[in-house]
Amino acid sequence: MPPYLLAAGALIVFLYIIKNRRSRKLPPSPPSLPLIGHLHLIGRVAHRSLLELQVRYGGGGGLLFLQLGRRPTLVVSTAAAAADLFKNHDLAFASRPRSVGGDKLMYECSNVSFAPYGENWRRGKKIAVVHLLSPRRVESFAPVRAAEVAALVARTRRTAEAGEAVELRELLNGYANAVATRAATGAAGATAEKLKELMGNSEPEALMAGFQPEDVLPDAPARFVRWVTGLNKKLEDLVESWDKFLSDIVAAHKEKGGGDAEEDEDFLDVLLRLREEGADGLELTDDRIKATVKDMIAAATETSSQTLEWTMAELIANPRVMSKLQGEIARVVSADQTTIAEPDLNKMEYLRAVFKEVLRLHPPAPLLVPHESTTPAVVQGYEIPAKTALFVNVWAIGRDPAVWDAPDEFRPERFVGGSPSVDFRGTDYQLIPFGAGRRICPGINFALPVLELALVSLLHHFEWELPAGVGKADLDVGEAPGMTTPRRIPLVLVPKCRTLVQPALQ
Ligand code: HEM
Repeated sequence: MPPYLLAAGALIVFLYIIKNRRSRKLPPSPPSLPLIGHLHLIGRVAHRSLLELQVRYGGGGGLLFLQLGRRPTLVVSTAAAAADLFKNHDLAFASRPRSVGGDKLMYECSNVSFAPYGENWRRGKKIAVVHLLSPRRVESFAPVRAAEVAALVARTRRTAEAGEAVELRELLNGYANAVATRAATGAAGATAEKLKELMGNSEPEALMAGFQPEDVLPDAPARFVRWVTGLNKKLEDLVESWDKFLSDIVAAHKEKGGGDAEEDEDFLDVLLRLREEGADGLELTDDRIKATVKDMIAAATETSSQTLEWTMAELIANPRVMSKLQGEIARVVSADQTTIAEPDLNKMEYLRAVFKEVLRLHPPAPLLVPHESTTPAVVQGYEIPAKTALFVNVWAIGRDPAVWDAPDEFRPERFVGGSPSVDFRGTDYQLIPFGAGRRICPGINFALPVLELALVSLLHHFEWELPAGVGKADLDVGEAPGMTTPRRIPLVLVPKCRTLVQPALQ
């Protein structure tokens, strides 16, 4: 084709795109640059940058429209805008943007978290809700939680007796990971250690978080950049190690065969049994089973351990809240009691309020997991095109001054009393650390006893202090960048034994 025809064709396409963009009514947007759009405006901690942009450029409707490289993106930053979105447009935005990392690390996105909206996601999610994370199944893992919390207390006691300080992140991550791993695969000992090593590898975060070559470049040059920078190789290596690990566990489960009583099954047993039974129309291939198991472990570990780390930091920074919570625990658990009975957790109203307040201020997924629209939608009168990514800034929503009194203060009392009190299960849009609507987290019932049992045990058995020379002012450190938001600097505290007895290790 002659070059002048090519040039004319390109010009027509360009003018068409410009015309379409101009004629469409989009939400407010900051000035942008060619090619990268607004990418340069996003700092290392994305949810903070997005709130700053909202304050500076967004209108009163809590919406902002950004062009992040090639990706049109809608950002929702207020409780009112989130309520409108989840009540009226949930279906339109129920998909996920595809990513190279998600495709490779999660077997073509055949896990629940990254699956595009459609029949496979619907059936996979149903399996998660009905078979893996139902209240009855969660209850069946009580012995796993009891054993792992006993190990957590034993580890802490050794540190306390040696008069040493402990890095909470490592301790809590080990605990959360052990519970998730045992529930998902039954693995303990060496297998669990290997899994911890794979999880501890920070590469998946680095390879999937932040902006990727595909965000700016068309597919072919993006692949070239991945190849030249070694990103591809790192990703392939990681995929291979994970796959070998998961394949070995699946093989071991197949060899063992089914036949466990249902209450003794781990997730992998359940998935293999459902395959035998012809589960709900979803073809449970080995890859899908591996993706599901990996999804559950990944979704359960960082979220829970980060929440616990932030909780301990807030309690140390707020001694009034710490002593009130210790008082509540002392009223329910007698001083010589070695283990905490899970039903007793339901008697601790303030405990639940503390976790709500921590998740309001420090949601582990501050922008949820990105959604994507599958159809055009008119939101607050703005015309949002199909294939627009959606970030719901739950970190900003938790601090929205229109709905929260003194939003930056750590005050669990705001959740005590009140009828009905604000909950985090996806219907009170000012508090949605687990998301809302179709994509809401199915793991809330799994997460709560894991969090509550650990915190109550750590406060029942130990007093906690800052190491010598560290002041409360040093606790305010902000978040590290990434898809989840651990503290930028790990929390280090000194435990002192309050009880002499050691809970039985199982
Ligand atoms: C403190 C603990 C947790 C928090 C704060 C949390 C938060 C979230 C959030 C924000 C999402 C995304 C919602 C959205 O995109 O709209 C999500 C999705 C998900 N979570 Fe959790 N989560 C936690 C624990 C767990 C646990 C323990 C499990 C499983 C054992 C789990 C499994 C999942 C799955 C499978 C999804 C994907 C749902 C979908 O795409 O439909 N999560 N979680």
